[in-house]
Amino acid sequence: MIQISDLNFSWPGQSKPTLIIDELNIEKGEKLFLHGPSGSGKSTLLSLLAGIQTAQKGSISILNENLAKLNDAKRDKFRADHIGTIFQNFNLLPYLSPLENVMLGCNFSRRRQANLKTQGICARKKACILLEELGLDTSCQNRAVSELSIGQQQRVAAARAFIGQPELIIADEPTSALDADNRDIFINQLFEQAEHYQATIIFVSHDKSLSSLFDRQVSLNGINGASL
Ligand SMILES: Nc1ncnc2c1ncn2[C@@H]1O[C@H](COP(=O)(O)OP(=O)(O)OP(=O)(O)O)[C@@H](O)[C@H]1O
Repeated sequence: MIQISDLNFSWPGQSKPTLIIDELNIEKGEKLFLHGPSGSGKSTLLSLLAGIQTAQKGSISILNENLAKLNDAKRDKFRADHIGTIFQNFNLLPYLSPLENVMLGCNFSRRRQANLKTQGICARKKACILLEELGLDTSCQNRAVSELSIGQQQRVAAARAFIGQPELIIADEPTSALDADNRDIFINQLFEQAEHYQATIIFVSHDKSLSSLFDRQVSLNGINGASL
């Protein structure tokens, strides 16, 4: 599903590489836990996988597509079609309802819209179902996003990532604001969604106690350019 080889990435102006990865392969349906000290390059790796940044050297292939060979527009399309993202601050649009925020997940992807069509369901109905499955009470679905708790906003962000069945879900510290009980419930809900259609999950967290929940853990060491 994902092959990384000979990767070397430096942010502009930095004398040492931020990230060096000789080889990392991730299987379809795998749930990967990515950790490492602050500044070791976890978010940088996620932005490379999402095609937001491109490496100076080496390659990242997702679904047999070498991201470095795509131009910016094609990389944007690839991301919209195949990658759902959940960020620490969720990036929800405050002037849209939770339902509308979830539907946005497939607004920019004909492929994700077609996946819904194949299931015989419209985006609004699917957004409702996902929010319910992820534990957001129906009474909250049409309220202003700004009135939702952090945990509720997190469920909206997760539903937006999953709508239209993208093959890869990238989650950057999505549970850092939750207590232990809600954190475990949320991770189990993520896994249920992912297992439902064999999505691959890459999950970044500082909380190493979570690692045992995942199929595999990968650590970036963060010294003089994080390497594997
Ligand atoms: N946009 C940027 N421009 C320049 N340098 C950056 C940029 N983003 C990150 N860096 C640098 O890259 C290194 C890795 O940062 P990154 O955010 O990927 O680490 P991280 O492991 O996710 O950290 P944390 O756990 O604190 O979130 C840091 O030294 C950081 O200063």
